[in-house]
Amino acid sequence: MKNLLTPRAAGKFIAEKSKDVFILDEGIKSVAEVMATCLKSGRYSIKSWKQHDLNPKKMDKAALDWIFVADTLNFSFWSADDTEKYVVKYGGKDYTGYWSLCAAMNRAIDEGIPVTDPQYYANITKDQLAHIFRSDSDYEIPMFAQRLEVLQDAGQVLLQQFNGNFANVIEQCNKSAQSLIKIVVEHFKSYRDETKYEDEDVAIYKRVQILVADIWACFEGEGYGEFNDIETITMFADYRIPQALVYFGALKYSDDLMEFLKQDKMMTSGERLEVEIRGCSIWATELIAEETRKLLSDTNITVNSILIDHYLWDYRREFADKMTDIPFHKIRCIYY
Ligand SMILES: Nc1nc2c(c(CN[C@H]3C=C[C@H](O)[C@@H]3O)cn2[C@@H]2O[C@H](COP(=O)(O)O)[C@@H](O)[C@H]2O)c(=O)[nH]1
Repeated sequence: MKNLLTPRAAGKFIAEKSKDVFILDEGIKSVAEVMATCLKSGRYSIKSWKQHDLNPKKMDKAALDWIFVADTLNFSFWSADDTEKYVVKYGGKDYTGYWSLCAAMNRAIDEGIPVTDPQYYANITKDQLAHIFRSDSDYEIPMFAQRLEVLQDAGQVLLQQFNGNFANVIEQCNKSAQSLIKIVVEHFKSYRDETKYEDEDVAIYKRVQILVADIWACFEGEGYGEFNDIETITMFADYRIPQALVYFGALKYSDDLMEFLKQDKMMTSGERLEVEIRGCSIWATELIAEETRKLLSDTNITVNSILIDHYLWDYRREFADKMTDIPFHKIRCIYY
């Protein structure tokens, strides 16, 4: 078995050697202060996950099945031009980005389409998925073909190896988040978000970690969501959190990198600049979590990278207009 650095160790390793992305202590401290205030006020907690309009509200098997499908497809929603976005109307609202995926899923469920049943999606046809993802704008969901492929594969693996039930995958992990990660990446190849940096094999594991985190948050650390090592989950290295970390001054890009990003050019999966952005985001969030724990050391408030990530992601969504001068790196891949 190759020596694969797990996300936290990978983040530290990349941050130590990074040439174009830098972690700034001042920024780490200021994000930690924001987080400590926010967590102390109770404005943000494990319960925040279910408060999102489109996320499941009940802690039941249907929610678990919904999360597995959502996180299997949870990648690459960005559009090159803000005026060319895939949009799904649901409940009288227009949803874009990640939320457009959730809106399309909920719209299908309301239409009686069993989109979260592996018996259905293991053999879902191109036309059936095209109907589910039909757009309410002039633009289609990005990477449709890849979504069809990863969804069918996930369904077939569940049927063949887990008796058609994701709860059986949870069963096998004995309440260990790290075991669940290993089982998922071993059996569901679309979750194998691994790459190389300075000749080391590094795991970033964005989607498998957000899968664990969404289950933990939805079930509030109980039942299917009970993990005795949840604090070992890192932030989810997508293309939005780096923007927020730069905005808060926790990350800084070199002039060359900033120049590259402002030219709106595509990056390729695995290239050094991409891995430095993702790895430094992981490590910066670990440092923020450590600093936040110090600030809350006289309380018993749960602090982990999941809650920091969710807060930053929601913040970036809410205040996107504040971050328009901070470009996000553009890649088309199935990992984030
Ligand atoms: N790091 C991180 N990345 C996240 C999420 C989520 C959704 N989680 C929500 C559900 C409950 C939580 O409270 C969150 O509100 C999606 N993504 C990623 O973002 C990108 C889409 O962004 P945009 O184009 O703006 O929609 C894409 O790569 C997608 O994979 C997260 O939480 N953390």
